[in-house]
Amino acid sequence: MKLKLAIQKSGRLHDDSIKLLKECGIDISNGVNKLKAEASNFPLEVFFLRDDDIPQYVEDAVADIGFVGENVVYEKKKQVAVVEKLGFGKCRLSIAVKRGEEYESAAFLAGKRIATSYPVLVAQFLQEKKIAAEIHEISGSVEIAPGIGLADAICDLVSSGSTLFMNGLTETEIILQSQAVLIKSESISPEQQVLLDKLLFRIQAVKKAKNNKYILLNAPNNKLEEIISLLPGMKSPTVLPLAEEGWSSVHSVLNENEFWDIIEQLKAAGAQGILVVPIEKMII
Ligand SMILES: Nc1ncnc2c1ncn2[C@@H]1O[C@H](COP(=O)(O)OP(=O)(O)OP(=O)(O)O)[C@@H](O)[C@H]1O
Ligand SMILES: O=P(O)(O)OC[C@H]1O[C@H](OP(=O)(O)OP(=O)(O)O)[C@H](O)[C@@H]1O
Ligand SMILES: [Mg+2]
Repeated sequence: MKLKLAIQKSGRLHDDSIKLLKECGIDISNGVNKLKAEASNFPLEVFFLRDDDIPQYVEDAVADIGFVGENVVYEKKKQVAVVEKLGFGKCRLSIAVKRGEEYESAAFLAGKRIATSYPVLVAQFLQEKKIAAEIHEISGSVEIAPGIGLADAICDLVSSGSTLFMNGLTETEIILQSQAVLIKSESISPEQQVLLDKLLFRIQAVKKAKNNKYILLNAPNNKLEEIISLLPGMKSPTVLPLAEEGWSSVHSVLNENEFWDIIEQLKAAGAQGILVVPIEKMII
């Protein structure tokens, strides 16, 4: 019994998908042009597909699970369950118009022509805003459309914004925030669910570790109480005596979001020799 996973064959999500499996301790041997690979140390079979096709394969249970962008999942509207955000492939689906256009609200789009590869999501957005506009579907190079007179606005994926900039466009409205997610088939068997739970346990440990750092510091004993009060830790910080009398070594785990604030407070409270170390896996 194996779990069948669909990932992108090549493109924006391919490398990060393979990397995540590796970080989960799963090795797949992939010949350059192979469309299928088996993990050597986990009951997993990997199919390499076009990302647009992944929701369909999972709906049909040809693949049990898939790694794919939320943008594709919600555009394709297939019967699949979104199980876990994967933390990579982060981008947004946005409306953009020519730089210099007066876009004050979505009402700008009324009666206009919008070029996009996401007709379903754009239609949904227009319906919510009660705006009538024409959707012109194209499969790629969407950003060129206003410049060649094909459309008045576009709706496409943006991350750094450099593609928009280079094409003289400006982002005016975000219609969806997206990242890669794990989707699963609705007809997954109980035995396969056991395997999926094992994989999810590993993915969550990898994700948590990425959001946290291990921190070690030296503290004078008379400041210990204050320093400890600043540190969350998984339970409470570890405190060990240093060889030098009157000093201790304090170990803890800090979340990325609060990291710099706490480091500043620790320094102000008298902490010295602060070391910050990445965590590989984190199991709570
Ligand atoms: N600029 C970006 N930054 C981050 N993530 C992105 C970016 N562009 C796209 N993505 C995410 O990566 C996914 C795959 O993008 P890519 O451009 O490789 O797709 P594609 O050209 O449709 O590939 P395929 O050949 O598999 O159909 C997108 O659906 C989206 O979720
Ligand atoms: O805001 P940016 O960082 O410029 O990224 C946005 C661009 O990235 C994606 O295309 P990609 O480069 O993956 O090429 P593709 O259109 O051939 O898939 C997307 O379709 C945008 O065109
Ligand atoms: Mg595609």
